Amino acid sequence: MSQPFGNYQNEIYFDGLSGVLPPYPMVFAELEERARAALPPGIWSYVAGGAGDEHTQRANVTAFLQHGLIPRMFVGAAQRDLTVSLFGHTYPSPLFLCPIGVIGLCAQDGHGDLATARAAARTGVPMVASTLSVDPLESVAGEFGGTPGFFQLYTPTDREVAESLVRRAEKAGFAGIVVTLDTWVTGWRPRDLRTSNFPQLRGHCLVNYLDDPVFRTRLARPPAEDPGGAILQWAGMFGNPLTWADLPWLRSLTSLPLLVKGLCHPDDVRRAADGGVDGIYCSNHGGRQANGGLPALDCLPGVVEAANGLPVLFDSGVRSGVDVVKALALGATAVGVGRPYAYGLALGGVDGIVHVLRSLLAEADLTMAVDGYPTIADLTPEALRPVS
Ligand SMILES: Cc1cc2nc3c(=O)[nH]c(=O)nc-3n(C[C@H](O)[C@H](O)[C@H](O)COP(=O)(O)O)c2cc1C
Ligand SMILES: CCCCCCC(=O)C(=O)O
Repeated sequence: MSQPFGNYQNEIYFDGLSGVLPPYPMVFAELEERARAALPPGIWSYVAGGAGDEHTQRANVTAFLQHGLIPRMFVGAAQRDLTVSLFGHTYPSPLFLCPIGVIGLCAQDGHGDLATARAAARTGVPMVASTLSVDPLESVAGEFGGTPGFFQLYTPTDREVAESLVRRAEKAGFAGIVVTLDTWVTGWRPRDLRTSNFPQLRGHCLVNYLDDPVFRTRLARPPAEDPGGAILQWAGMFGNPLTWADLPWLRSLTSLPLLVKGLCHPDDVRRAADGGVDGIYCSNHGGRQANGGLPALDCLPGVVEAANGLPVLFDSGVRSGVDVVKALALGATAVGVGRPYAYGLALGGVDGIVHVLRSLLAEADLTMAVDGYPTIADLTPEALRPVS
């Protein structure tokens, strides 16, 4: 049995919470509003924003409202089990922390990557660490404790640099490699064009390249002497429009579990599975890359069916514990939290992330208790009906 996550409500009632502002669970709108006040405007708008007029981003959230859970009685769901096994490791819950490229900058001390890894260690919720971090991947992995995380690869066009990043992630102890496929070029993001601070934000998150021994051989002068030249070199190799012809090479890069992020079409899932990936990550990047698409949740059942038993990670639009339960019922193996934890970090550092995660888990656990679905295996599509 997993930890009784629902007990978080007793801690809040009877012991109170210290170090977290405000010390009660927030619905997403309040969390976002408070983070807006806490973060520098350019960072807030970068995190909060998405592609085009952001209707896909909003639809990711409202898609969850189209499904209603049906409560079941006489189940006796006094004990719940939310544990999940992923690639040989048992995690206490089905949550994970999505890769967020500028998470470092959301912390008041500028070390949000380390803070996220520490929150992962405290909660048992694994972190998928972005290539685009402020803190080096080795330091991030050094904070995982007993909660092994995953390394998210933005694949540079220079294959030797890509290989070097993967080798370093293996050596650092990451549990798997997540290759993001939907962001080799930035989508049309009007908020970022308006603030025009995206290149500058990104420039703070290049440590994994600038420190990389192979990347450094590509530079005429070290980054400390010629930072502009190093960034230009990085920009020249960042966006790799991978094709199916690259999948065998990606697969050959590592014997760690390999996952591909951004898959929404069942045909792509089947082809990736045939190409030897170990897991599918269904996501539309939180609506940040292409506007006008289906909500990611609507793609999930088709992806799960096509994955044919491979683990399916899901993100995009998860804002509550109830959303977590619904994504599990639609077949997700694990459910990713994106913007909510960035806001928790902005408000309360490690404690803020822990508070957001524990609130989501308490709500998920208590929903499963009240509605009579004591285990994740009990959560099937039959637990849901369309809301009319
Ligand atoms: C500020 C920000 C930066 C992100 N950076 C990355 C990244 O570096 N790599 C990646 O694969 N996804 C990145 N994502 C996408 C997330 O991993 C995830 O797919 C998305 O946030 C889920 O949607 P949600 O935030 O609406 O829950 C980023 C998302 C945000 C909000
Ligand atoms: C050129 C693309 C950089 C993307 C940086 C991080 C990210 O994924 C995001 O959504 O923002």
